[in-house]
Amino acid sequence: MIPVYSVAQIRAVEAQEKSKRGETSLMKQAAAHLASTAVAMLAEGHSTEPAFVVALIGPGNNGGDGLYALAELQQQKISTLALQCHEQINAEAAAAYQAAGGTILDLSDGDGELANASLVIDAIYGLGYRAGSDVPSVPAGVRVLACDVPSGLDPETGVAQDSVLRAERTVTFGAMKAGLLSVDGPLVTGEITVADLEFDFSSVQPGTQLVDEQAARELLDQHRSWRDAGRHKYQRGVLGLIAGSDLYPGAAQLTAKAAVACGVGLLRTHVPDSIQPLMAVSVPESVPLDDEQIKEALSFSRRQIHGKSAKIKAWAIGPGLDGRTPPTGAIADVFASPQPAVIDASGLDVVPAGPSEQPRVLTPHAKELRMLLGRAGVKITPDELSQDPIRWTRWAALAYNAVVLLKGPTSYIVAPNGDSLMVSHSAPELATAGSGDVLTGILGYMLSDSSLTGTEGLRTVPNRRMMELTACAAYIHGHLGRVTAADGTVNASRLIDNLPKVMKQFGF
Ligand SMILES: NC(=O)C1=CN([C@@H]2O[C@H](COP(=O)(O)OP(=O)(O)OC[C@H]3O[C@@H](n4cnc5c(N)ncnc54)[C@H](O)[C@@H]3O)[C@@H](O)[C@H]2O)[C@@H](O)CC1
Ligand SMILES: Nc1ncnc2c1ncn2[C@@H]1O[C@H](COP(=O)(O)OP(=O)(O)O)[C@@H](O)[C@H]1O
Repeated sequence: MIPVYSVAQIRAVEAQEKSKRGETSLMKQAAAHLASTAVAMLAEGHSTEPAFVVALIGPGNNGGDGLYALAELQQQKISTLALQCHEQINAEAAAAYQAAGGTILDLSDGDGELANASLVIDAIYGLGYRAGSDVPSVPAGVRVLACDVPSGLDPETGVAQDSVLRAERTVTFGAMKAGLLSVDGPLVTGEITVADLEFDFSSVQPGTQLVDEQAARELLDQHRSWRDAGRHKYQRGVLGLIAGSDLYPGAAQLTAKAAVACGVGLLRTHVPDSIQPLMAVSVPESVPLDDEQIKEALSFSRRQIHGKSAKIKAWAIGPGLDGRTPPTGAIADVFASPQPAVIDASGLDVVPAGPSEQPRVLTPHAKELRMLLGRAGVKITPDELSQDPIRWTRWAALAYNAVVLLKGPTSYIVAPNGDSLMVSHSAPELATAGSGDVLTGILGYMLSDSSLTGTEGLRTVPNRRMMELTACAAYIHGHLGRVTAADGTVNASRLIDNLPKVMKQFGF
């Protein structure tokens, strides 16, 4: 997992490091990482033309990094040019670049050269950016490598101004900054590399942790137990799905299909009688579940929870439920059960707040999170939520005593004790109707798989494990979005078609 820090935390550690190692030596170290990424990008370009790297240089240390990086490229016989975007630039770095044979021009004199560049290094603003004057633009199609932070992106909030310089890659120094991962960050940074400057963060608690592919794989490996891997379908995992309505028959089918595509042992579906025939045809693997059977399964599970044969291992509640209809007695009983559950969509209208025996994941998008908070007596505006999403997700996690996954371009996953994880840079194409239902199917499947939850013989799933499995499901969902977008437009059914292949890639 990659720790994520605030600008203030990074500034504090940077100040200590500067006093120990000197500002110029840090800048040169940062520049070496920047230059080696530039060289790697040029090598990927397969151009037959000689390489030509142009850097846009700002007034602070970000510009200094850019100049030292150009000096390194000059030494490697790569032709370069620095374009000065402000009256002042770092004098020592400028002298070092010129000593290496480099040329510095005012932006207004040299901007015509941007179109000839094989690569542009954006070294205008980094950590010191504040929203304000426009950022110079780069001709369409020219590749951009951002130094530390794309210029025009707030490194703390992730809010970008319209003229932000969108990058193909960002090399960020010392630590991952929150703003690279939030709000507009994922749309403008491209691929991020954290360059290790050997900073000592030992006395600083990260705000949150980013789950990337390696972390998702490690978490899954850590939680997987060969002992509980199912030998028959009941052991493999039985998921109870409570979903669907005359108004929204599709959501129940999408969630059911996603769980089946993941390889669930058995899917039991509680849907209105009117859509049961549809379900039988579209998801023939599913077995109907009525109110009586839910009650029977719950009482059986309570008696057997320490044994090997709880009838339903986990629940997925909410996709396509008619929010106008009050919950039936059976659903209320499920909420009172000790089996893990994922609760989405209209299930969020009825999930009880306060302490509960059931380990739960709530999966709201922003509007649903505000509704959940409102039900708990906390009224916030959309702006307040977007300014500090983790804070408000924490409120909900505490109020509902549940893991809360706030869905969006960046997903935040928070446990009731306030611990948090995040998943970023998934795929904007996931913003399509029904993709949330697919996520509910994936997570429902994972919670029903006792080789992951460890519920065979255990009474409950700890919140930490619920949070980590939820982050893995969100990561896999994002990856599924990327895989699906790679060869066509994205819709929920195409996501489901690709699920078996993607789940296999993650060891299922
Ligand atoms: N944080 C670290 O540990 C390290 C930081 N280094 C570099 O230092 C950078 C931070 O340096 P600085 O603090 O000098 O900050 P920046 O280089 O980001 O820029 C600050 C300057 O830009 C001006 N400015 C900011 N936004 C503006 C706007 N919208 N319009 C006009 N002017 C604007 C400010 O007035 C100030 O003069 C980092 O981003 C990174 O590139 C590296 O050299 C080494 C390690
Ligand atoms: N811009 C985006 N980039 C990446 N993922 C997104 C983006 N917008 C939405 N998502 C993801 O798509 C899914 C949408 O879920 P949801 O809002 O419940 O939609 P629906 O109810 O239509 O299925 C969530 O997993 C969310 O994280």
